Amino acid sequence: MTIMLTKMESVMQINLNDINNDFATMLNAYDCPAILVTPKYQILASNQRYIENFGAIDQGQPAYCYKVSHNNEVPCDQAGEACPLYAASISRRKERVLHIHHSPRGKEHVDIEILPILDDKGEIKFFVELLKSVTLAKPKIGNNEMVGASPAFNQLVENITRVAPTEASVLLVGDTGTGKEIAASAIHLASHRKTQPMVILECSGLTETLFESELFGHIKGAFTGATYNKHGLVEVANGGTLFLDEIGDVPYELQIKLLRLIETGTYRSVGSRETKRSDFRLICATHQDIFSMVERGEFRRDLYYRINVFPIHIPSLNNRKDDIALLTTAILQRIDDSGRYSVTDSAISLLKNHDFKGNIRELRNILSRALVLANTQIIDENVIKSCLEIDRKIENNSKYMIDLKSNEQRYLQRLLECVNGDKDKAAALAGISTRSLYRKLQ
Ligand SMILES: Nc1ncnc2c1ncn2[C@@H]1O[C@H](COP(=O)(O)OP(=O)(O)OP(=O)(O)O)[C@@H](O)[C@H]1O
Repeated sequence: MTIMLTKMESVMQINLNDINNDFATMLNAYDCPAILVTPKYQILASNQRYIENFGAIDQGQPAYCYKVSHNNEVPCDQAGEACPLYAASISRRKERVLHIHHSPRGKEHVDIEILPILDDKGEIKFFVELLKSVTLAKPKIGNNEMVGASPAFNQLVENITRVAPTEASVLLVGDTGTGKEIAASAIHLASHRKTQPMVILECSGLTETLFESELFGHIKGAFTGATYNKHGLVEVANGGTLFLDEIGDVPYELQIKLLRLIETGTYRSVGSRETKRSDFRLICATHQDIFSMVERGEFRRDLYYRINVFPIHIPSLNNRKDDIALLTTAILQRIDDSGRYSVTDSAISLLKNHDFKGNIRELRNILSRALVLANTQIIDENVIKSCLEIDRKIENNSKYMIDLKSNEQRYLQRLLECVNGDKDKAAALAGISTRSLYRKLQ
């Protein structure tokens, strides 16, 4: 085979087609698009799946992977991008990377695996490149997928693509509004559990009873108000995915119950003695630094290691500002699918200079507001300025409110000190009822 392959390179222009047919047959053994590439980036053959997905490669002249897939004039590594072929030629092992490719469907994320083929002297003769289209994200406007094309977003998609088909528990860490829930859905939809439900439990603000009855269900009569048997979310998630949002907000004393569930896959409905079993894949999300919470004794270490099998950081919008134009168009289309509205370049520049504390959700709110404030179908710099101005006013007001509240607390504490803690007296002096004083002190 070695001789033939070496010979093929030198005689490629003469009888390329015949030899390529042999390789194409070999590549057809792969159940995904596959091509054979030389160390000089030339594509020698492609399989039927490749032709169906990306179109036939013109055999009339040499075709290079960087030109065919990226429309680049130079190899990716020379264009400042990660090149799996280059990486595999250095490591001499299988390499995997996520790339954005041109395809008949437009730009799309492609999960690329490249395997070097060595000759009997150990030199790399060829690479087999496997190309799997990633459907969970889009580098162009899509309907409900995650949208983005920035390096930080591509890294996120790569992590999701890797972990989704496994059973590993995932911990999504990111600030509010960065897209943790949409990432959890993407993992679920790219997993083999996608035909089963993904069940979401928002863990913030749940009391012990509510947390248990939501998660494990309850039987009739288990507590006051339990007038019927209720299935818990864990039961509904059987076969699918359980997504626990804001896991850092689960009170310490409840964490042990969660740990038991994760460790054994078993639980009991509130008020029931029957032990039930559920097979679910766990995804958790948080905006908090859970490791620091463990160090401070606020989060159980054993639970932390159970949920943190594969952590994924969700980048903030400020760290993926290159995506703002794409996200703006995609979100506008999702808010108003008539396609009437367009955004000017200067409006996009203004958005790019904004400090997005609320991330993509904040961008969405700004755009919803823009549709209300725009007098025409063009969203320009002035409309965006007015939208941002509303936020600034609210922010200033809320700062004032926070000051007022803490001033009130300070005033009431001083008053209580003056009357030696007598709440009735303090309330009378403040001109409020004793009940109101208690409420304000909570
Ligand atoms: N990559 C993305 N492409 C398009 N829309 C996105 C993307 N990421 C997030 N969004 C949109 O931004 C909004 C916030 O996303 P999501 O609710 O997933 O964030 P979150 O991190 O879970 O927020 P929170 O921490 O407040 O629960 C949603 O409307 C979501 O559809």
